[in-house]
Amino acid sequence: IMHPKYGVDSNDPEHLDEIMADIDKWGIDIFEIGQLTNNRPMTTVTYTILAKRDLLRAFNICSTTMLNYLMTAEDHYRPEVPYHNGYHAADVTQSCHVLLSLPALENLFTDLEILATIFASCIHDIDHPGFTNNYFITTGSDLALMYNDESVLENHHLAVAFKLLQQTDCDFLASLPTKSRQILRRIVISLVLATDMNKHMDHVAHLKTMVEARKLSGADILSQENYSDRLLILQHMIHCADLSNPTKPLPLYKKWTDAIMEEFFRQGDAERERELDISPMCDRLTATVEKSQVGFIDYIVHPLWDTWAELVEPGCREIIESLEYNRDWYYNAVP
Ligand SMILES: COc1ccc(/C=N/OC[C@H](O)CN2C[C@@H](C)O[C@@H](C)C2)cc1OC1CCCC1
Ligand SMILES: [Mg+2]
Ligand SMILES: [Zn+2]
Repeated sequence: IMHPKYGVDSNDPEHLDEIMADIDKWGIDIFEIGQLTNNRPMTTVTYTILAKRDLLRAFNICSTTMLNYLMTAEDHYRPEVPYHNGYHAADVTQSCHVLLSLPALENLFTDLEILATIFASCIHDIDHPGFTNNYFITTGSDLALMYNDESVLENHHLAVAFKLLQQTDCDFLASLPTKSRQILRRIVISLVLATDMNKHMDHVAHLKTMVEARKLSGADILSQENYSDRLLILQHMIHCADLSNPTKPLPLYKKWTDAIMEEFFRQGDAERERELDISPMCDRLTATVEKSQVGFIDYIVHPLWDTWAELVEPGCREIIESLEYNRDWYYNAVP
């Protein structure tokens, strides 16, 4: 069967063609892709990337099964959640796709590692309820009970994503040899667990150590055959993509900020309602949006991207410049 060019139908195919021409570029408008595909940005972006990278052919993946899985997975993102929905999943997937193509990373990863990274990205927040790990832990939720308070949401995203493979005509990995399936599953698990913000400081420290060690040994940082270093780089990559909003063109970044703040404020509303302490930045009555973004960039996003930039230099220069421009814009917007 022939499928539509990007895997989904569009109300304006010519316009979609124009936008999707930028699929390899930082700053493509994910919101516009969603509007042109009846809210299917994740399926559209992921299918296009897999097809363009020839991964469907490389692993003999049937397009129909791939699209069945992607549509079902996208249906398991919650549209009522302001930020952690299918648009964010599409954004992280497309961002990883661009980072995977950085010149410094050329010929470093196997096709299986690339497939795993794109799969991990598109499902990394699946069925996100719009509240943080901390909320589920402090409210003694079943989810926290299930995962013993450890990376509660990230474990849930993984369990849901892999469970969906058992649905009829959704197992796009059926054609992979067992060994490949096991390797892919291991990589996907470690990448989604790496998106737990609580692991942030360890990641940055671990990658810094690796970059320093490589510099000292004089070896070219990115010519390693060793699997654990390649996995470390992919973990850092998906974490960078997950926290890439402040590095995107300002109009897009501001939309992401509005979305995350509404999600945080709804959590704050629930905490106020339940007479719990309201989490930081979650109180819509006292929030300082601009100041929070400056802090987020200075303490989390910039250090993370600086470490990444050192690894892949000079491939990240424009991204860092965009981040610094945006930081100054928010700094000057502080009332
Ligand atoms: C565009 O702005 C953002 C885009 C993504 C995110 C992603 N957040 O991570 C998802 C979870 O909630 C993890 N939280 C854990 C908590 C301890 O710390 C929070 C900073 C994260 C946050 C953004 O801004 C936030 C931070 C400063 C103002 C609101
Ligand atoms: Mg997440
Ligand atoms: Zn995410």
